[in-house]
Amino acid sequence: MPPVSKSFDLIVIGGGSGGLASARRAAEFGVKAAVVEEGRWGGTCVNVGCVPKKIMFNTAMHAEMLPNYRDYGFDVEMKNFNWGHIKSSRDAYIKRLNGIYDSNLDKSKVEKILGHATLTKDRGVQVGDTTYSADHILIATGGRPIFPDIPGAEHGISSDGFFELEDLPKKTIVVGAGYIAVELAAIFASLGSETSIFIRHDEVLRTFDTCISRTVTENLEHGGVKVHRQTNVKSVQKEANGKLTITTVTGDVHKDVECLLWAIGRIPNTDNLGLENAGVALDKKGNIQVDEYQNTTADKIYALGDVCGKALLTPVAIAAGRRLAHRVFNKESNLKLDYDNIPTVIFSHPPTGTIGLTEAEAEKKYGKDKLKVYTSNFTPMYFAVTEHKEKCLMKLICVLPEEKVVGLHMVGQGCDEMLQGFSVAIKMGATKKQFDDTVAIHPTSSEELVTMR
Ligand SMILES: Cc1cc2nc3c(=O)[nH]c(=O)nc-3n(C[C@H](O)[C@H](O)[C@H](O)COP(=O)(O)OP(=O)(O)OC[C@H]3O[C@@H](n4cnc5c(N)ncnc54)[C@H](O)[C@@H]3O)c2cc1C
Ligand SMILES: NC(=O)C1=CN([C@@H]2O[C@H](COP(=O)(O)OP(=O)(O)OC[C@H]3O[C@@H](n4cnc5c(N)ncnc54)[C@H](OP(=O)(O)O)[C@@H]3O)[C@@H](O)[C@H]2O)C=CC1
Ligand SMILES: N[C@@H](CCC(=O)N[C@@H](CSSC[C@H](NC(=O)CC[C@H](N)C(=O)O)C(=O)NCC(=O)O)C(=O)NCC(=O)O)C(=O)O
Repeated sequence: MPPVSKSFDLIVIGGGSGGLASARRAAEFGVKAAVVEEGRWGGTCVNVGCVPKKIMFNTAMHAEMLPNYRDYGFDVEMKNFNWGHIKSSRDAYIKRLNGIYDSNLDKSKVEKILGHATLTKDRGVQVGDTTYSADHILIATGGRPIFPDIPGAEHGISSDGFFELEDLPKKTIVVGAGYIAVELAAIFASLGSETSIFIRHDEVLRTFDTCISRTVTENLEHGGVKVHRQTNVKSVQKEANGKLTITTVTGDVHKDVECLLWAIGRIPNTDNLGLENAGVALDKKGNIQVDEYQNTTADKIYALGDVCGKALLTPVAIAAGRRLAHRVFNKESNLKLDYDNIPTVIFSHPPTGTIGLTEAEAEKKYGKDKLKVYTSNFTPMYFAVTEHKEKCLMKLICVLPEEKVVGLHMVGQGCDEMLQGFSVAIKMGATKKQFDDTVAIHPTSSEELVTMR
């Protein structure tokens, strides 16, 4: 190992959501901290995740609302959608954020180290020719998209490539059935690409409550996405004209595809990290193995966020990172993130919000006879005068006898913004009666949640 050039109290590997949040919080406690980043400040969320995705979600929402303007009396004429326009404003916004994150590190007095970090024997962190040392090391290296092992897979793109597209493809196939497949397929279709989604089973989001899987799959179809069920890709061929021919396992051939997007999951960034040098073990799935306090198998080396493979969400990485800083550097020795009841939104069209147990999970845990399930299915008032109608579906799962609310699942306009407040109540252990004791706000969609019978 080259001689140690500089020592810190804390070195964080990875300047994404979890790493930045942890380093900056630690610095607030007077800790001498550094962050090593090999790409752009902000990590997945800021550069190729939540932030640019939300801008594209908003863009698609505008596209979907345009036809309703006439029903509201506005004489608007739809002409063109300019993908290049939104891409360049989006890129500029993200560049601005990269700069803000960079200067936030300076303001917090966190040292910035650019390059690829590897752990050495003797607890060093090597970046290029320089080796640093630290009493505490945090690994927050995130993950990256998976490509399948089939001929021609490299002709497809991942969600990273989605954000590089210079034009809206005329014909798109999205493969996958999770968050990213659902969100990006709906964006493509709303903006006018002829879009198909290939799923291995019959519904998307299979691990969610059945009301969500069913409704989101139906909504994709209503939104113009062609859902190909029980479909697996066998091979991909790039033609002389640059377009793709995709052959499925059952022999179906799809020609003239301009964009094939793989959204079949992500893997943790654990390779070329020198984990073996430091005694940091992986779990059976290849994620970094941590206990409930984010301790790895090596003393004073921690890991959190996507690289641990549990609840791959920005607020989870941030929350775990901040709690870790409080525990290690501010003597809050029992502080840890509670991974139960994490609310999450899928930015489908319309959006989906969910927290807690699915009905199937609740049945398994408590027994069917101990549950009371409430549902509501209505047309939000936004659609009162529009030709296009869209439903909102809500489900509350309660455990008898006091009817504690253990699951809330909803799909519909505004559900993304509705969920956070109700999550507070559920996290506090609220009962259905306490929901009902709260006076409704009328006319809103959220009032349904306190008036269900
Ligand atoms: C398309 C998409 C949309 C998403 N939308 C949402 C959403 O709406 N809401 C939500 O909550 N979550 C969303 N997510 C998930 C969210 O982005 C991640 O959960 C979050 O970014 C994880 O944070 P992290 O700190 O664990 O890792 P990351 O943010 O991935 O940061 C890891 C950083 O480590 C760096 N790195 C890796 N290895 C090294 C090394 N050896 N040396 C130096 N640097 C290294 C990487 O360059 C990267 O910057 C989305 C993800 C994707 C892909
Ligand atoms: N709004 C948000 O908060 C967002 C969060 N994220 C986070 O990022 C994570 C990763 O997202 P994503 O990449 O969508 O991964 P997910 O794990 O959510 O979904 C991938 C899905 O693709 C299907 N799949 C797996 N392998 C194959 C295959 N070989 N061929 C076809 N389909 C396959 C599986 O569904 P099946 O078994 O049914 O086939 C699987 O569930 C998410 O889990 C989420 O935590 C990402 C985007 C948005
Ligand atoms: N909820 C608001 C988000 C507003 C927001 O936080 N915007 C960010 C871009 S999302 S940037 C992506 C993400 N940020 C967040 O998730 C926001 C965190 C929340 N505000 C908190 O402090 O807990 C992240 O990776 N954070 C790591 C970290 O901050 O340490 C921004 O402008 N930041 C510039 C600034 O703050 O000056 C919205 O959706 O409009």
